[in-house]
Amino acid sequence: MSRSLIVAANWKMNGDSALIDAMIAKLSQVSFNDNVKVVIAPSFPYLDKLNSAVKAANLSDKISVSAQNISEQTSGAFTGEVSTAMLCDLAISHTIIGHSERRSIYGESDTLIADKVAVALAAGVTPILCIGESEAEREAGQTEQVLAKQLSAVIEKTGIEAFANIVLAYEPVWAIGTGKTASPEMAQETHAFIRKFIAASAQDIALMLPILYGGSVNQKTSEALFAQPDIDGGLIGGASLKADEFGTICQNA
Ligand SMILES: O=C(CO)COP(=O)(O)O
Repeated sequence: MSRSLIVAANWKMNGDSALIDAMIAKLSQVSFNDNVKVVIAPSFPYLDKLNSAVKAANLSDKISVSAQNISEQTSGAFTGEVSTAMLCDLAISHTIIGHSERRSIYGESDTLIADKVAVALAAGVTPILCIGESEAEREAGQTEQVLAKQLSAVIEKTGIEAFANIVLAYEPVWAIGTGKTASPEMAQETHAFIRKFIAASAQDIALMLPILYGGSVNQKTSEALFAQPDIDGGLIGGASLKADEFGTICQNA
């Protein structure tokens, strides 16, 4: 069995009802390759609307809807937080966890992120776990060390078997929103390291693990990146806010 290609949209704190309508209209016209799956992550208030629009357009077999974050708590007095039970109640299948913006702006630690992954898995929600190094860390030759540390925190909490139900996204922090995409070769090298790291504990799981690349992916760069053997699709920010461009990326995947 080969791995599917996942084209995921992270709208971050952008997008509105009009973007949902435009995106569904566009993706209804795309003829997807059989092995391509699309995931769209809008902000919390739009999850249900997007999920209903996907269903109404008969796109549920192609498009899944994802949250961008979840609480590590299951319920209770945590003002402003959203639980996995709430995602399940709305039939939301995925959640991004550990995006570098959550790590750097909101101070989310490796431990907190590992707790979130565990809570998502326990609820049957698929985590899209983001990992990535900063520019300074890459320049200091610490990329592999940083990624290993981020992965190890999750493995310690959930066990390696959990990676059978996780989607990984490698997002070098220096490439996010900067227009500086990693070259396909550089991204491939890092993805191969990540797969090897997981394979050291679980060969079969590593072979089936989807590893997405994120960081300034657009309609010009996506094809060469997705053609790399260890790159199983992308997690796309800015270019996923334009229905036409995102549609082209999905079409060419
Ligand atoms: O952070 C990202 C996706 O999660 C990438 O964002 P950009 O595609 O805007 O660089």
